[in-house]
Amino acid sequence: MNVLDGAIDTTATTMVWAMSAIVKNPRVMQKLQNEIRSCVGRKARVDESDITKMTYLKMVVKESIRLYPHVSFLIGRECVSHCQIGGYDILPGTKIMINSWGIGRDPRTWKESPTEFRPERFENIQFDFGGNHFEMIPFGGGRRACPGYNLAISTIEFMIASLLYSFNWNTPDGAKNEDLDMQGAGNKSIRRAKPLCLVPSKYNWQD
Ligand code: HEM
Repeated sequence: MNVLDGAIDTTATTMVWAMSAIVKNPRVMQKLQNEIRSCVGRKARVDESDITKMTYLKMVVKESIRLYPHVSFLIGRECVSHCQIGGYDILPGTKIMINSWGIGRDPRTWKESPTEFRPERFENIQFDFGGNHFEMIPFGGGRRACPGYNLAISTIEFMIASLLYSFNWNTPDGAKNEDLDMQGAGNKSIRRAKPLCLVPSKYNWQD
């Protein structure tokens, strides 16, 4: 039950944030759709094997999770032996909360416009979600890191590729995509404050 709980809501919410970020940034959406449609070619659906060729898609997913990690505070830790972090003495028994949201937006690490959605920043950064790159740790790290991160990332990449291959997406009622509200709600886990409502229009791959 815990695995189901930890797997479904996290993946769905991360997916909603990723679609929000993509639609709000038409330049990114266009570039991503060009990549997806050229990798998939002329057929009705995306195959899993197409995803390996989509380098920009992987950057978009990383950038979206950097800015909008669903789990903003990791599972709390208790310090077992005296250590120093950033000049602070941490005594045994101290409860530690790790702010994954803040780490992903830290201007000391993410020097170029840290709060902007710019997937291209990952062109020059070696990064995977395994918990060994502490510049961002949306799946945690160490022994209690998320064991489902590979499944989560493959699911999200596949869903985004499929949604953007088959449809073009816009905000409803003629509103500008750029004006999409990105307000979050929650503290330990963050979801959209307002539900995401988008209008799909079918892309005809046979044209
Ligand atoms: C985007 C989707 C997901 C996100 C953002 C996410 C995030 C996390 C985070 C932050 C933790 C705590 C890590 C730590 O404190 O160091 C965690 C733990 C966990 N996750 Fe995920 N997760 C996702 C998907 C999944 C999936 C798909 C599964 C299973 C199929 C899963 C199973 C678990 C389990 C069992 C734990 C507890 C591990 C432990 O306490 O030893 N998660 N996840």
